[in-house]
Amino acid sequence: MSRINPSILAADFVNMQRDLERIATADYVHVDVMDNHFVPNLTFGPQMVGRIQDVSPIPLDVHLMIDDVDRWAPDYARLGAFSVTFHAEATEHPIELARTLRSLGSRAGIAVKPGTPVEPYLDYLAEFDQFLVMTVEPGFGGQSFMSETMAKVERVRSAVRDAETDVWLQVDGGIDRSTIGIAKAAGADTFVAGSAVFGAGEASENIAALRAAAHDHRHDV
Ligand SMILES: O=C(CO)[C@H](O)[C@H](O)COP(=O)(O)O
Ligand SMILES: [Fe+2]
Repeated sequence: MSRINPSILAADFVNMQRDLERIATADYVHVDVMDNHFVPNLTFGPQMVGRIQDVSPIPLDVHLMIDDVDRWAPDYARLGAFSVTFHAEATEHPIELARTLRSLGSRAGIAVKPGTPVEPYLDYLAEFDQFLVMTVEPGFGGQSFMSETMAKVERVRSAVRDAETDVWLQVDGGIDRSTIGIAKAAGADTFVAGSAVFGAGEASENIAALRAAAHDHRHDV
């Protein structure tokens, strides 16, 4: 099973509804919220994400790259996001926050930057619905895939298998037709792609090509 989640960080922000319709064949729309504090870039907040929720043909996979996540993350669950992922580096209470998000009807995701170890969270996997291993430093689209993060993907995959729990393993950053197979082989099942979907060519064809590249991989299950 491979999920393809286009990142609207690479969409045209003044033609957002049009670009959301262009990715209707994808699984979830990945919505990057940045506050210019947690990362050195700024996108949008709950008002814009609420409108995206209103018009999107597919459910929202919100990726919060913000401080004060205990304060803000519940608002994204309340507006109806399918999934809300916060960074482990942004909270001292990840389990409590995940429980709050679930109680509000959203899936709860935890994300780690490339330099953040995954081990502290592996004993609590059942508290989360998604584990996001960043494959670039968060903040900007169009960066190169960091293959050294694959060791962490393998570690999370193995812990998910041992725990016999159904946690989706997401990768985000530099995913394209060549790197998707590497991430899949390491154990990822949910793939965020911005430039590779909204860059050259038709978005729907790019989504189909990413699906094919993930399934072509010889370690596919
Ligand atoms: O979280 C992100 C950046 O922090 C984006 O989701 C990610 O970078 C997608 O863009 P691309 O596929 O172009 O790398
Ligand atoms: Fe993201």
